[in-house]
Amino acid sequence: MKRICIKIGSNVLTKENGELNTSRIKNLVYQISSLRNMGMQCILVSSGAVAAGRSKIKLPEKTDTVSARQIWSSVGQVELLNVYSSFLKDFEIECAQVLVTKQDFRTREHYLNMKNCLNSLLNNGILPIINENDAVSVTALMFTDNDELSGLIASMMDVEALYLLSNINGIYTGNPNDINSALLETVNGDLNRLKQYISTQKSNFGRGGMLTKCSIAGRVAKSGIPVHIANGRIDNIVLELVKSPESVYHTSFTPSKKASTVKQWLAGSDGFEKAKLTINEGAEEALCSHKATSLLPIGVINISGDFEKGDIIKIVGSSGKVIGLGKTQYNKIKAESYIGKTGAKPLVHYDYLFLY
Ligand SMILES: Nc1ncnc2c1ncn2[C@@H]1O[C@H](COP(=O)(O)OP(=O)(O)O)[C@@H](O)[C@H]1O
Ligand SMILES: N[C@@H](CCC(=O)OP(=O)(O)O)C(=O)O
Repeated sequence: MKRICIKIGSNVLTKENGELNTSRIKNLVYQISSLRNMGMQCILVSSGAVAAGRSKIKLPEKTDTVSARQIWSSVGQVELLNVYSSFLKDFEIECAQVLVTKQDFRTREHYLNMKNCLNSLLNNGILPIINENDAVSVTALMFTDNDELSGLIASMMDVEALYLLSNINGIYTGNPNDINSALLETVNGDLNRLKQYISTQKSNFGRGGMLTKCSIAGRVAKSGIPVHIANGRIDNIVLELVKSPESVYHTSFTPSKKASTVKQWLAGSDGFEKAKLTINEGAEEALCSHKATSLLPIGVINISGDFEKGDIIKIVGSSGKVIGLGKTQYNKIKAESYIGKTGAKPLVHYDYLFLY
């Protein structure tokens, strides 16, 4: 069965005054129902809880920002899911609320539990509606935004495509309001070229901005999943993108060869590393070549931080450039005893290595 993930931003789901835009949610639900009738499994990552709560609960001015976000998200999430489930009832679709934190992606065991939960829901015809658990995730524990969350979900669930629905047609080659800016139809891996186009300007209720959307889309595409950024304010946009993408304004990120599920998990593990390993030029050249190469301890020149067998480490080149993430085959003490020596087994096997 074809499986897709749709992420919808706060700005698509809310009106100018911050209230939920129920007619837009109704249309999204219609699209999901139609996609399911076409034989597709859908996973929805929906923002909008904070905006919905803010429009409902007026807080005293002295309320600190963390508490305000906690109150608004927990109140707004109820409202959000109520609206979804009432529209879904018309199509006889059950939905499930899945609230996650960044910590849930930290260990492979926990990651697999989450994956099992989503697979079980999908296999029973239930629509998972995922959001960050904003009530308990604060500062360092937060996702950059729900684009990051949807990227991790897309990789974890090995979807056929990820649709990021925002309040704009896609990525423009400059300020989107400038008539000289053109819409980029495809992005083929060169993310640095994109960065020059994107301003830090954000939409009213959004969190991350277009820059994070782009780097996440790039990373997901690198792991083998096509990503489409499109305008969620246009009715039936996902249906159109599925049926005839060439007729709809949007930006597509071309996928690289599909990575294994372990590599996809590693691709989303930035920030979870226990240590940083600096490698020499020869090792960097070997890892970045087209050949499948494991990291041998002889190529390591420095280890900062401590790690046990099975932990995630970040690999950097001698110039400081981040090369990738890997899962270690032995602990730091053993790794240090092998530095500079030949004949040791790989510290990170190629199958457990994700290269940027
Ligand atoms: N080059 C660009 N192309 C498209 N949008 C851009 C660009 N630079 C900045 N943006 C801004 O990014 C916004 C969308 O990002 P964001 O606010 O994170 O949306 P969402 O809430 O849907 O995640 C657009 O409304 C636009 O103002
Ligand atoms: N989890 C938050 C959304 C945070 C977020 O990333 O928002 P957006 O940039 O609009 O996708 C909420 O439900 O309000």
